[in-house]
Amino acid sequence: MTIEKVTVVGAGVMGRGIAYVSALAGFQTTIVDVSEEQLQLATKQIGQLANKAIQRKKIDANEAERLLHNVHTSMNLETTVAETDFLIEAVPEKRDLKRHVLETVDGYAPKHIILASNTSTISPTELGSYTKRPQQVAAMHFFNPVHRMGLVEIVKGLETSHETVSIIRAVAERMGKETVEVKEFPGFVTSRISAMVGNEAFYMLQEGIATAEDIDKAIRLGLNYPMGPLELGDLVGLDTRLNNLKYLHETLGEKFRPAPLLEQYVKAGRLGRKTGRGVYDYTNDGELIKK
Ligand SMILES: NC(=O)c1ccc[n+]([C@@H]2O[C@H](COP(=O)([O-])OP(=O)(O)OC[C@H]3O[C@@H](n4cnc5c(N)ncnc54)[C@H](O)[C@@H]3O)[C@@H](O)[C@H]2O)c1
Repeated sequence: MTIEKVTVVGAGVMGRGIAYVSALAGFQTTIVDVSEEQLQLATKQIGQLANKAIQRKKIDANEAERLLHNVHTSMNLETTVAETDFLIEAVPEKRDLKRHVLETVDGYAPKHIILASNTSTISPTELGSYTKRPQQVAAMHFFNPVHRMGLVEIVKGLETSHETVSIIRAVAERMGKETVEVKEFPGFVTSRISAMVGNEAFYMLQEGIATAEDIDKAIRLGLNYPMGPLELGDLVGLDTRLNNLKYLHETLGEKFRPAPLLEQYVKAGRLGRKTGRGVYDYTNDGELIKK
């Protein structure tokens, strides 16, 4: 099957990164969101990523122009999906919301469409059950920031066909990503580990064991992680991190109970880089300044 038209549903942290790598790979890429503002921000950020890629000599001006030409936006999921070969769902990690999106897509999409979800934790079998074509549904889990991270985790649901997995692998490879295939289990491989480490760091912060800076420094330099767990949480989005933990707590038990301090930050609207403040403050031109 030839994939030409890709739709990314959700223009947030992940959706815009996925749309960037998709357009760069030469797919006609439409981003759909319910918020006009998010679509505008996504278009702006994709332009900035393209400019940075030119400066770093990763692409030339012609490639950047082609890339930007391949990006489209829409607020109408029904009409967009009717013309789509491959859909990547990247709306917030809430079951009801994903269900609503997948049911809508199922009602309007052509027969051959592949439905990939960027879910970090939710069962692709369950996501497939929201449609009448579960054999064409799987998780396609990208990492943040999408343009820099080299992996896509592919998770098959009970009914997902081999053909669907091969198509997802081929699309991921065309986007320049390596893939791993993971058995369905809450949190797959990466989200389970990342949520556990991030949550533990929040408990440490809450217990006053060290400052946020020192927790991050210890993990970076002592354990050789490229980023500390608290700065990573701010990059991922603390609301996203909390949603993942709530799901893992529900499915895998007590060891994933979200740290109360994390819940408090989310209640306060301190969601990380995307709101200008999380564990750290980014309001000063994106620079990391003290908590
Ligand atoms: N943030 C990360 O680091 C990360 C990493 C891997 C996977 N994920 C997963 O990716 C998904 C998206 O996460 P995110 O961090 O990009 O979220 P986000 O909150 O940054 O963005 C979500 C976007 O979806 C839009 N949206 C909400 N309802 C919608 C609807 N009905 N139709 C269309 N758009 C809608 C919102 O307006 C928003 O722009 C989640 O499932 C998350 O678990 C996130």
